[in-house]
Amino acid sequence: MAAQGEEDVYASLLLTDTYLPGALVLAHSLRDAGTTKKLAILVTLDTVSADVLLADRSQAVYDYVIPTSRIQNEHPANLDLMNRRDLHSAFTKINLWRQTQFRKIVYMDADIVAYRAPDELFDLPHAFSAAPDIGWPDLFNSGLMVLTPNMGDYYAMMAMAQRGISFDGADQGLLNMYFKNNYNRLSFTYNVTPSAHYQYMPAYKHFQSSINMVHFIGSEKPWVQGRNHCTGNSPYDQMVGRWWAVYDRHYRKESSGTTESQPETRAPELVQYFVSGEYQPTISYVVPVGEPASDEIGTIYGQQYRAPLPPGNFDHLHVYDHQHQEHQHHPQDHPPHDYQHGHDHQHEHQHHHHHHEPQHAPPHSHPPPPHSTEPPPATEGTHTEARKDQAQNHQPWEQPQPPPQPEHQPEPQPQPDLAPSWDAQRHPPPSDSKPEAINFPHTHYAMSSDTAPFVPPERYPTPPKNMWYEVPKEPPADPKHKPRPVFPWETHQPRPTRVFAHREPEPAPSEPAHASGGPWEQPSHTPTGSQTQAETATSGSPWTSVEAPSGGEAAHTHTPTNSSPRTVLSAPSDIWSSFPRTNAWDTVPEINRYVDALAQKHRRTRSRGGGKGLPPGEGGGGPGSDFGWSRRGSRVTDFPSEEDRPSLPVTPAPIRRPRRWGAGMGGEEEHRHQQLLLTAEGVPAQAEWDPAARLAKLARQQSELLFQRLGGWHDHDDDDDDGGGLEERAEGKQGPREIPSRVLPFGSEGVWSPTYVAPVGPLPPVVSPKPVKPHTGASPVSRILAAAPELIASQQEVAAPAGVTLPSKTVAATAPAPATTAMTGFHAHGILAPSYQGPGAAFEKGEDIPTFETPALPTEEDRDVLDT
Ligand SMILES: O=c1ccn([C@@H]2O[C@H](COP(=O)(O)OP(=O)(O)O[C@H]3O[C@H](CO)[C@@H](O)[C@H](O)[C@H]3O)[C@@H](O)[C@H]2O)c(=O)[nH]1
Ligand SMILES: [Mn+2]
Repeated sequence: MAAQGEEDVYASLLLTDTYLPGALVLAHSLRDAGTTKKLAILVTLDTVSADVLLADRSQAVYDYVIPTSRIQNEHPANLDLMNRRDLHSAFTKINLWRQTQFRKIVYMDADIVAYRAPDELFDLPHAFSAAPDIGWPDLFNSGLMVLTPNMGDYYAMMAMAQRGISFDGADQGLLNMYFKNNYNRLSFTYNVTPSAHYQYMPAYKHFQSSINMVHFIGSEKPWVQGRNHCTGNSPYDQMVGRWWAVYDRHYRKESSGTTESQPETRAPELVQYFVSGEYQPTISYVVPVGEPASDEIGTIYGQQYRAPLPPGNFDHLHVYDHQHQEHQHHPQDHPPHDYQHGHDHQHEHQHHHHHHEPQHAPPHSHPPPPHSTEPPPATEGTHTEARKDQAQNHQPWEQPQPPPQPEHQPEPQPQPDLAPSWDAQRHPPPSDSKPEAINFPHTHYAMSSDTAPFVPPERYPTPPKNMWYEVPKEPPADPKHKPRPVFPWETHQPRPTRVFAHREPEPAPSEPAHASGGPWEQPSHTPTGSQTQAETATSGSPWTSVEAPSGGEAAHTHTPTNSSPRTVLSAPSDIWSSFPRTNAWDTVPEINRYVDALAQKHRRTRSRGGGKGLPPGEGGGGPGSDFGWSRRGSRVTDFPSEEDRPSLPVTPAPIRRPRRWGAGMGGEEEHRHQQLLLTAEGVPAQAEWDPAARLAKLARQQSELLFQRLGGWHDHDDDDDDGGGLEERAEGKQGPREIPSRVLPFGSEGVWSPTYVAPVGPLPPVVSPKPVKPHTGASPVSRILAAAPELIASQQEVAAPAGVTLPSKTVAATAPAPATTAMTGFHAHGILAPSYQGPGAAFEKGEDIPTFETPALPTEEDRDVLDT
């Protein structure tokens, strides 16, 4: 091992030509800052061209140009993690530790510009120092390192490099893995790494003056972005400006007069070549005054030549391509501003090989193709007094010895600053072109400077008052004037098969309804055209009008339209006799036989289990005990046995089955329950059963349910309801019911249009367009009802408890609301709910009628109606 050197040196690294501007600006920035240390640069000879190596020779920017071997990462996958494949040879930094001829090295990336010369770093006692990385501050950034060369570290790190041990695939990952936390952490001010996207503005403002070095990490180096990229005043722009200040101090393309004073200096041209937007060949064709226009005179670097022009050194550039692909390339194949710097190596490989003799042509001198109509490349307008007539191939050097064509003939490159057209398919926009958005129409909106607080106007426009649907006062004279059918079922509606018995219509009121004491007393209905079979109910039909007078206010919710074929309108005095009495399956012999057999079996069962009492509430008090009817005859729809039907099927009585009567009850258990029920106390014997009375009770139940739905009693002890509660209530055994006067149900308050006039005539119900179940003959229900005239009277009593405003109140006198409602559904708010009319036998054994069994919660169908 060589003896440890004594010298301190700033060192940088040049792996490619493309970082030449950075390396030179760094050196100049240190020199300009007055460093007393020497400068060295490690250069990989296989990837840096000789021209670049010698580029700064005239100025001797670097004291030592140290050829070094390139250390390439053979496992560069991790480089993709930071999208920096171009750093495949960053391991070359390890060679710094081999430079044992130096005592200390302050290494700096070529993309660093020094604000001042940090010579004090050489005085650090630590073997290794670095500043935090901005992306992961626990790490150090390897762009600035104060290191002590030694072969031990070198070999150790080489071993890692050969195995590709680096979490980022490059040197920073390797060095951080090697040194871990064993480094002296320098102040961030020695390696300020700005981000174009994020600035810690307060810190920047605070520490701005103490910045020592700025490091332009990432792909976008200042010389890649170009001079005009960052001209703002952000911290990043300011830092980039510092880089450009150094660059301009040494390499800016001055006006032609200035460069003419330094004709021997070729370095600026070469440096400019690698700086975006800086390279503009100065060669132009001038025709001195008095000379014939055909005489071609070339001017380069301020000197005039008769053609052929001398070559420029930049014709020899070797630009290393990390994939080792070599392309014959002239620098001018791309205009300077188009030059892609080393960061885009994957896409753009500029490997220049000069296969032609330098004297053939200047770099810019590829003649345009014959078809070209572009003017010749001419720059420096003051020099361009005449243009070469290129269509005639007057270039002198073309005649004796045509310049060799490159392997890929470049397309004519329009000079962006001269050519009026720009081929956007092939070239980037001219660097000095104006943004197109400048032509956009623009509107200027000024922020209001009015400081007066907002004062609302005295009044806003009155909303229109006629936004009501006016119910037609008169039905269309011609029934054919019915609305055009909208829904399919309107055109395919079956004929109504079920109507209520006729009732003597009262004379239609000649006065508006409210003139005779309230529209709820004499609701006027307007039948619409489809009611061809409609009977009119002129008063008291609960399904046509709901009134709930409260404080003298009438609340109505009329739904006056009806496009359904259902006609459930009349409220005759003998309503029961008009019902269809049978169900479709009543005449099916198979069913009847089955039911007969079932009934026989049940009778036997009951006779066996009879006599054993069970107190109510212990199974005997279930809903079934109220309806301990046995099946009569063979009709399925006869009143079912208790195990079949704990509640009467035709009514939505609020009687719930005990929970233990779940559908999943097994046959054995069911049988046991049946026995218990049959022997329960209070269950009338079959002989004692009075169907009419039972039906009356059923009606009361229905009435109460309706009442509850309108906000009446809330029975919270459903489970304990032994079925007698209704009767008790009706008879006042639980004391007088305090019915609080309450607000009207939602939707029923004051919804009258100001222009409302109670319609004349019957108000048709709203019914859902379901298929109507056909009925034939008379059902047992109707027969029973017919034999029970007192039903209606009792119905009146329970339908409207004292003080309770119920829709049924006004109708009780004539209409047996519960039974009707049971068939037509609730109409709690004056709107008829659709009755159950769907196909299928809802009363079959095992089936539930959930709509009616759990009145605590309205079904969706109910809610539809209630919310209407
Ligand atoms: O094509 C290239 C690429 C890199 N270099 C040299 O290698 C250095 C590192 O590359 P650079 O582009 O500066 O990397 P950064 O964008 O700064 O990326 C970070 O990650 C790199 C890989 O770990 C580290 O080398 C850097 O110090 C660190 O700042 C450059 O400064 C040059 O000195 C070249 O000469 N030519
Ligand atoms: Mn860097």
